[in-house]
Amino acid sequence: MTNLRFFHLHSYISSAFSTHREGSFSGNRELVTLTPRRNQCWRFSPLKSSNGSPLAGASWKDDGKERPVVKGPDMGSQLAESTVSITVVGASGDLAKKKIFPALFALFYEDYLPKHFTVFGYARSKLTDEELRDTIGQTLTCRVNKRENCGDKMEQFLKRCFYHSGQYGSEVDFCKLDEKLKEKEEGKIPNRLFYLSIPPNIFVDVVRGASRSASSPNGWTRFIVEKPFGRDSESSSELTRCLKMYLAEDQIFRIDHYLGKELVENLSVLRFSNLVFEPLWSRNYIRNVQLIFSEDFGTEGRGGYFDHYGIIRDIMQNHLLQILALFAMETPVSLDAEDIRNEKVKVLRSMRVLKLDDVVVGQYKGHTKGGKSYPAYTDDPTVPKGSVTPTFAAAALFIDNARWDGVPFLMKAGKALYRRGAEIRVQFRHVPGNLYKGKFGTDLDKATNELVIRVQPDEAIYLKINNKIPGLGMRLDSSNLNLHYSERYSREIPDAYERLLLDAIEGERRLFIRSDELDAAWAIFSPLLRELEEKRVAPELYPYGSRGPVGAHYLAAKYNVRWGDLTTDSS
Ligand SMILES: NC(=O)C1=CN([C@@H]2O[C@H](COP(=O)(O)OP(=O)(O)OC[C@H]3O[C@@H](n4cnc5c(N)ncnc54)[C@H](OP(=O)(O)O)[C@@H]3O)[C@@H](O)[C@H]2O)C=CC1
Ligand SMILES: O=C1O[C@H](COP(=O)(O)O)[C@@H](O)[C@H](O)[C@H]1O
Repeated sequence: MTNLRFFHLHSYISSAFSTHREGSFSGNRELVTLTPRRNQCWRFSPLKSSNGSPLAGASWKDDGKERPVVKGPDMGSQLAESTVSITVVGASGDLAKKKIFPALFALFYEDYLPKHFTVFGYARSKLTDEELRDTIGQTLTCRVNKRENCGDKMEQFLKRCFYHSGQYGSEVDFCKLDEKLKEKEEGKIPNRLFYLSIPPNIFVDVVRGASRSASSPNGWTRFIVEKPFGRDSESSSELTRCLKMYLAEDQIFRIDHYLGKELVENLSVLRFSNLVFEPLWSRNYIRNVQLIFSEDFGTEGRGGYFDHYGIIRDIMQNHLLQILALFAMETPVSLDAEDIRNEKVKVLRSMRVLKLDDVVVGQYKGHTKGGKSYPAYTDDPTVPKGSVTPTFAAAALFIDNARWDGVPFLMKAGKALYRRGAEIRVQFRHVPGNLYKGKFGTDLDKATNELVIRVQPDEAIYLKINNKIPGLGMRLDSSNLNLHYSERYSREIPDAYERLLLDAIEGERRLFIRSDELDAAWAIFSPLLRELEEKRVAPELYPYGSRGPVGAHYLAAKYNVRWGDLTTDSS
């Protein structure tokens, strides 16, 4: 049954009732619950998959090629061109300005957006279309800002950007948005993407309002949801439950922008398309794996948000854990989103629940260097005095499965450290019966191979090997086989948000997080987070701009590990 047939059926039903989207599908049969009309613009919108097909139906992808001809009694015959309306909810906010609008513009600049598209900003702030355009124009921090014709393209892009001021919990306001969207969609098949760039306490209000009052009647409707997805297992399940009152799982695109980073995407390519890595990818050859995130700035401006979450929820439970899952998963059946996510969830479910003994927490304190003063975390006026929220954490995690049994996966994440970076370090075992043992001195760890995947900045993949120093003698050193992206590739690396926005528009879910992955991720961290809070565990203080708390070294040493980022390697 086509969507259009549902649509006409609806015209009849909706004359007496409004529909509430708690429907479910059984084969092609649709169940719809009817509730009295509360709002004029409510309308029948069957629970559809995010590509606009009924859930049990076949998937139709807007690939920009063939368009079906749609016929209907009140539409006449027309070429069913589609259009995409992208509504950035929270358009006045930091993320929207810093990342989302620049990413949309970069996609437009590179001709990746569909021929017909409109961008809407939605927030409570009273702005005109022109004011939104000015803001977008001024915050153009995207990678194309120095390229040819950037000004012209920007002008074309801005003409397609509009603003609608509304309350987040108001269905009437979303109804008005719907009217504006329709006007811009000009009768084409409307596909609608809502990006929730707002604080999490209003996610559900917005989803309720937008799904009921501004869903596409006959195209797809998708919602990108930003983290945090709850604070622990319970709140995350509750959020999922509430979202699923209004949306089908495949309409929800839970974003973890680290999955959109070039080198994170490349992890699977590296593993599964090169013979040399996969055979080594297990406890037999790998001694430990390190996932390291550091920033050289504090929570400046985001202290209020951050204090409620802390670094474990902000970085470890999502970004680093997602990388770990991709790193450690078995070969998926295919590159299909569900096959990949099935393998990731198996890894997460095989992981040991994290214990306090395997964690070190820290918080940065004020520091003066070269005559410049750097604030302590608690100097931020939005941070409660005496806060024990960690701005640094190190943890040892384990995957209790056949491939990874006993291999420590060490994570380390911190703000206000000495440098900004994110990397994966794989330390291999010692060479058994090494003929050259005598040449390495007593520290065999220094002579083991290490594979480094530098996610950012200055993307690179390099492998530390032992090599003979040229000459007549026999002296060895540790040198790098190096793939340095800026030297190898002339192409710029797209921002993670570009890739993820494009995927959401195309209905590609591979890089978004499924609800069972999320549940499994929280199950690893929730007991620890509760214990840290209940016991008010005092973080170890470290100076702003330092290498973090000494406790992180003791934790690593407990598992015979040395953090790889603290040794000097030149690549
Ligand atoms: N900023 C970043 O770098 C990152 C942010 N995120 C996540 O993205 C989302 C958006 O982040 P960000 O842009 O920093 O958020 P902001 O705090 O800037 O909020 C976005 C907009 O939401 C509205 N808003 C803010 N607070 C409230 C409130 N208490 N009640 C109702 N509306 C409110 C404001 O718009 P108005 O008043 O006009 O309605 C604001 O402009 C959050 O979920 C955040 O966790 C994720 C990764 C990085
Ligand atoms: O999700 C978040 O990520 C940023 C770091 O992202 P990056 O792409 O710049 O590495 C972090 O600053 C922020 O606290 C966190 O919420």
